[in-house]
Amino acid sequence: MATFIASGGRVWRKFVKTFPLGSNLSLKRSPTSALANGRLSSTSSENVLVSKDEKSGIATVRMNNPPVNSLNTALLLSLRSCFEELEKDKSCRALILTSNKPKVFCAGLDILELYQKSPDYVGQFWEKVQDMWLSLYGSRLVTMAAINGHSPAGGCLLSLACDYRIMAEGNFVIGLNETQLDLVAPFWLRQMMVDAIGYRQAEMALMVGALYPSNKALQLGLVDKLVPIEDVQTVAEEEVKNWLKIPDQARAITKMASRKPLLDELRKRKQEDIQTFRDETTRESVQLSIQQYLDKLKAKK
Ligand SMILES: CCCCC/C=C\CCCC/C=C/C(=O)SCCNC(=O)CCNC(=O)[C@H](O)C(C)(C)COP(=O)(O)OP(=O)(O)OC[C@H]1O[C@@H](n2cnc3c(N)ncnc32)[C@H](O)[C@@H]1OP(=O)(O)O
Repeated sequence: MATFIASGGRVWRKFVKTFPLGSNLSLKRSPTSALANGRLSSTSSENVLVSKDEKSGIATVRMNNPPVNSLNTALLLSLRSCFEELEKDKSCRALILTSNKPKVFCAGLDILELYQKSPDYVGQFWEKVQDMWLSLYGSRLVTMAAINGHSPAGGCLLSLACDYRIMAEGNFVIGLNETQLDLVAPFWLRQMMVDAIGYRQAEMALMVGALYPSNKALQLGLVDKLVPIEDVQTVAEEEVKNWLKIPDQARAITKMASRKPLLDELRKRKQEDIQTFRDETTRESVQLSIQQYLDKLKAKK
């Protein structure tokens, strides 16, 4: 269903569309955004909320998968569908990725998707991670991560796939802590880390599974800007507008020129990467580590 809503001088396109596994993509107003002046509607089952300002062509994509936006199958499918829809939309020029629940941007992969599942299940799950990443990292749009909270592991993966990262100041962490769960970040994720912070720092960070507080992440270049949490969205919108002063075509071609080798490498090695993930995550010792990690998370309370 697609309707157009005119409000406050801006035209809002609103549609609710059902994606596989019952996840929804809807274009709607964000409550805190300066771009937001459309009508708000919401249902609790929607795991991705999207608002798009037709005039500027800036879309805000809010992950809405309580309690911590962990990347389960449904959220991965919704994110991919959403990125692909926006990619096809000729009037869309930029995408801001953020969390609908401040304080946690994304807790990474849903660990339960990796625990006590069959090799086929985890293989299919991993392919969804790969496909979501291919659509975000390979996007022609300006992509901005508005990291309004913790961003470990898969949250860091999402952030790294964007063109620019703005993070909330304060006691929030970001990084690739895979080794702490006895997991090994795949080559394309490791490469993004190297590209962001350089070989030596990435090598150390990956080996010890480091999670950095936001000020250290800024120092390392893992994020590009720190702002108070309440300003993350507004600053992201301002930053996007600066980026949009550059002609889209030249910017997008330049981006593709630098990202194509890694995109092509994963496309070429997709099945091998899936096989490795299947073998690694279903290994008994890894399952035990995941179980212990889950227990640790629960015991935190
Ligand atoms: C070449 C070899 C290739 C092999 C490939 C192998 C692996 C590839 C790795 C791929 C890359 C990505 C990996 C991942 O993303 S693994 C996930 C890692 N994530 C984390 O370590 C984060 C864990 N969570 C936290 O640290 C915290 O929850 C927080 C995000 C800091 C938020 O803290 P807080 O607001 O205090 O919330 P709670 O801790 O109380 O959590 C609320 C409930 O949510 C559950 N939870 C949290 N995170 C996850 C998760 N990632 N998956 C599933 N569930 C999660 C938590 O247990 C609480 O549940 P409860 O209410 O039922 O107790």
